[in-house]
Amino acid sequence: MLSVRHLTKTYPNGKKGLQDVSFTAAPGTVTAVIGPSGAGKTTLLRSLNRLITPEQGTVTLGDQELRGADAQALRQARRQIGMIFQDYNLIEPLSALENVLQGCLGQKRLLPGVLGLYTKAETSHALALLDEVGLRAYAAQKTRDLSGGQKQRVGIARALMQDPKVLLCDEPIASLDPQSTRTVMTIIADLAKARNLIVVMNLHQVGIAREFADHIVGVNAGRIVFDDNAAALTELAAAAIYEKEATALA
Ligand SMILES: Nc1ncnc2c1ncn2[C@@H]1O[C@H](COP(=O)(O)OP(=O)(O)OP(=O)(O)O)[C@@H](O)[C@H]1O
Repeated sequence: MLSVRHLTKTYPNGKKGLQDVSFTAAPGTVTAVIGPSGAGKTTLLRSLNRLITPEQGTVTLGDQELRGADAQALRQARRQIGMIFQDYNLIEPLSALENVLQGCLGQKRLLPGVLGLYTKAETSHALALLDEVGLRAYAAQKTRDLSGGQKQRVGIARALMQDPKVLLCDEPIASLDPQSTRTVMTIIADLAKARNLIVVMNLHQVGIAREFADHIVGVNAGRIVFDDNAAALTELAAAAIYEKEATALA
């Protein structure tokens, strides 16, 4: 279980990114974080692997608390947390396979990692992951020549290379067309179930969140304003999450 309790983040300029945010995300489920622009979705996601350090609260994965963890404990915890990004963060001149192999760099000794020397076991693991996301035939292709949806699938395979317990997805479909969006969301939702992964993703599309997520957290002005099963997100409830933006801006 990933458990977030009373997280509060204030930026140096005094802006409140998060205010007393609490929720839990369970293994085998997809939690979508939705809310208007500036609501705090990115701040929340980045607080989960401490790319951002909130000044108060706890983030607990299993029996490890991350917000106050020392450097070594944080390094160990981060090995269990994979991440995928809106703009994929791939190394474009490298092949799909080489990009996926990058996912095990955190576990390798420095020299073989720097030299790009991978074991047979690592290479076959990476190929199996490309197969899992439907890209086995593209293993040797440079990622710059892949479509957006294919790039994101390489990003997913790279994240899985570290055998994570948690997959954090920062706007994973924001750059994709509708068809690739459905492919990528189906892969992520299926992986969550098949691998018992805790998936937390920021999304802008409410319809996609309702269709593919199990659990929805609505954020507005740094606070949780909705926390329930996806089926409970009626149009009225969704409008309320976003409506506050209009009120706040008025
Ligand atoms: N580095 C920063 N310094 C100061 N304020 C920040 C910083 N990053 C974010 N903020 C502020 O914190 C609040 C939450 O921002 P955040 O980026 O988490 O929102 P978001 O929901 O991800 O928005 P979007 O959907 O537009 O990406 C906003 O008011 C934003 O202006």
